Amino acid sequence: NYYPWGYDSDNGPDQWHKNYPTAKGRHQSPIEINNKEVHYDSSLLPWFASYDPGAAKTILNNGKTCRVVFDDSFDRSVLRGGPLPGVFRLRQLHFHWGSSDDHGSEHVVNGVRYAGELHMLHWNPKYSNYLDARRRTDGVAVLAIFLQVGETPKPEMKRILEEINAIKTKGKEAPFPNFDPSILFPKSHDYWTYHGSFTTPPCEECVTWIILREPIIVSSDQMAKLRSLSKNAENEPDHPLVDNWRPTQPRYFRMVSASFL
Ligand SMILES: Clc1ccc(Cc2nnn[n-]2)cc1
Ligand SMILES: [Zn+2]
Repeated sequence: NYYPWGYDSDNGPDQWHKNYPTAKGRHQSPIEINNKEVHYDSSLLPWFASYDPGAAKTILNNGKTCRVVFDDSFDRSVLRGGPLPGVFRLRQLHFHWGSSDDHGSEHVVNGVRYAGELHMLHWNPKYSNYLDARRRTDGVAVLAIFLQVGETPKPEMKRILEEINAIKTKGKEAPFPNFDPSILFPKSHDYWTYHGSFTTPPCEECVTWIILREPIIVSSDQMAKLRSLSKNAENEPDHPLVDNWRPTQPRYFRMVSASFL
């Protein structure tokens, strides 16, 4: 009897491996990033995003996160440089967040959990499509940006959070035209990179992670807005969509490289 994975005690991260054995692999994400284990790599190139605002299509509540999807039918919005072997197409962005401001990110930096984490998911067009790319170790690149609660929130977050009212419950979708997600980038492009996986089932180990060192500032009200989403559909009992983050996984024999000293 099929029981969908989730983040609750009976279907959460500790159970995923029963239906998705890769979840117990040696290259899982997220991980802890600790300065003493990071290796500065002077050969790492800067990364560049060339996003077309016209590629933005819709914003959606899929019951597990708030996701914005983009037209990825050609090299329209791409990420390149950094650790990447070529251009990767932007397919969607989504968030992970907690039930309160003191946790919610997936990656943890020197013991610090942020209130949330924004993921911009890209795939390698050398493969015929996204599903094929997910089966390849160099198939996917996720640019991750930490969300930190502060007094002077980044105004560019407003657009996404204003749309939340239109997608309160699972399955709700709204048009989301003319949006260039690079406006969400922090000043510094400094990053860590390592090889890992999707942080949700099937947890394929196909992700080159590019994690920005500088968080973006959001307000506590904006985080509350994300927490006002529901994981249930409109006509079902209300369950707040919160704590959609996977705990950190063993790093095993993986190197985390830094683009900065
Ligand atoms: Cl929409 C969506 C897609 C993927 C994930 C899980 C994930 N894997 N890598 N980054 N996020 C969560 C929500
Ligand atoms: Zn994610």
